[in-house]
Amino acid sequence: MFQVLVADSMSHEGLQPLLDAKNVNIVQKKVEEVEDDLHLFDALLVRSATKVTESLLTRMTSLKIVGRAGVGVDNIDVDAATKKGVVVINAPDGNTISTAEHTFAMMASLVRHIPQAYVSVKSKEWNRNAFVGAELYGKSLGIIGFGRIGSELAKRARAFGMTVLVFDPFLTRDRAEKIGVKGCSIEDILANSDIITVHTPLTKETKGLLGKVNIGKTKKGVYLINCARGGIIDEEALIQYLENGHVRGVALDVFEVEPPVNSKLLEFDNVITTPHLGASTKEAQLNVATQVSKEVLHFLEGKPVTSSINLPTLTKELFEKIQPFYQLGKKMGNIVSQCMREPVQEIAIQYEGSVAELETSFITKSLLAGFLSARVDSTVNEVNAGMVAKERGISFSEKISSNQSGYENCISVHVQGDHKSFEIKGTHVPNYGERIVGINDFNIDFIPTGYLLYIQHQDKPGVIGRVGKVLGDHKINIATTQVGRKEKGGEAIMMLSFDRSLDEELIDCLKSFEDILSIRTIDL
Ligand SMILES: NC(=O)C1=CN([C@@H]2O[C@H](COP(=O)(O)OP(=O)(O)OC[C@H]3O[C@@H](n4cnc5c(N)ncnc54)[C@H](O)[C@@H]3O)[C@@H](O)[C@H]2O)C=CC1
Ligand SMILES: O=C(O)C(=O)COP(=O)(O)O
Repeated sequence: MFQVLVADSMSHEGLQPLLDAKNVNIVQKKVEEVEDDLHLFDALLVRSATKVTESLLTRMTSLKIVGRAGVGVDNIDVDAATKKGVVVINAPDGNTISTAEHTFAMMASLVRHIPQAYVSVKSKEWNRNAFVGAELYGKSLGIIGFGRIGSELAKRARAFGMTVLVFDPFLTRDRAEKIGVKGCSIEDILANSDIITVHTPLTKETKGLLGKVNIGKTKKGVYLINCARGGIIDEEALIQYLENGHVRGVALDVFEVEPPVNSKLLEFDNVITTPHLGASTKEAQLNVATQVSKEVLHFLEGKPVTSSINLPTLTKELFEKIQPFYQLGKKMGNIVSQCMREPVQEIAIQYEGSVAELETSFITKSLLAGFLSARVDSTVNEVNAGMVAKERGISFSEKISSNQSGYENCISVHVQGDHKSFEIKGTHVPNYGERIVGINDFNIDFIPTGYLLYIQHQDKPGVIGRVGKVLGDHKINIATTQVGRKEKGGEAIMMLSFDRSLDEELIDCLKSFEDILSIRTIDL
């Protein structure tokens, strides 16, 4: 039974996929309320209120996935999650329209003083002269960050007859023209916009993007809007420009600290605010909760997720194609690690044939996870395998190569250690399964499963027989045997499989045979 903690308020209807699942138990409580049981949860669902810190992740020892029912993941320590092998997913497009509409509502409210006029009428005043506003028609709107929300906002602004200037480092001129906006530099936006709104994520680069210097470059009397994340507009700088009258008005849905109880910004009459309501509509909440519930359930049941922040994402169709190679890769990594018990500097992976047309980075991560899991005690999976490898000084590379092996598909791995190297080749035959078809230039053909014994020996009469006799004397049943050699009388290899593991004493006995060069046990 999977245990899922829903730590922030979420649409009940949206959680239905998880509530209906027979193998899932949902607990809807704040983190503080389940402090003693944190180690039990497999999945954690949050919005922006719960801070998923490294410390929380460390206390949640069974955690496999964090689902963010929304877009921004700045409340989640994604690096720490990645290090611990915890998948982070979000619901990227479920609240786009709601947030664009909210931003538009804030913009209209700002230039027409609607919140201030509302408060005035409620206190029995009728002061029409105090709230003379401005039209949006004909004004320039500068949008910084032209992703999902920024572009939906642009469509609405154009319908209101506004000129839209946009800045986004990833926006091509073509795309801007198609949408009917003008892609320009941030300097142009600052100098030419009547209203500026930010729609970027909060990152190291965007923190303080509109700060002392950049706000100083805006038109006197500019309106500023932040319905993205507190901190993209630097609050201290903003206060200075409000005090000196450079900024005419501000609309804020988000703050550096939420709730902003001690913020001086709340004292300005020309600062209008909402309590982080951008995504707070029935529609958006149903969308995002349904999206993450489905994704979390898929993940817990071993199916692919499509909106992961720290994992290569795949559609169901692609996942089905990649799955056999993904499993083969993991086993190959594991075999290499068990055969080559010495420090490794480099892992080079080569893909040939039909497998090379798939998302190979996913297979590479799986192979690395298989390799590392046999060597490190902490959780290693495809989420953190690349990071763990780098931390341990192991470099890895992948290459697509033209078909040299003759197989319809082939994965080859070359591992370089301090003193030795090791090579393995694997293929997947439809309706037949996984096969290891090469080890260190020896052609071989075995199924990578169960308990295996890899023996390097001299190709001399009687060696195989002697090994068989010792195993028989110890009542060990050999399930399969494969042998490979390059030339008569030279070095050869044997791969035997068993139904149970072999004990050390027996291995030592086999090692003592004259023509046996080395022996490795492999458990898969
Ligand atoms: N107030 C609220 O309730 C909500 C707030 N948000 C916030 O809005 C942000 C944007 O959401 P979406 O549009 O869905 O994300 P998105 O990922 O579709 O768009 C973000 C855009 O920002 C651009 N960008 C990144 N760095 C930039 C920089 N330095 N300068 C200019 N552009 C930059 C990216 O290229 C991207 O196109 C989210 O990250 C989240 O923080 C999202 C939903 C609700
Ligand atoms: O999706 C986002 O990034 C949001 O900011 C929405 O936050 P919320 O889920 O309403 O706490």
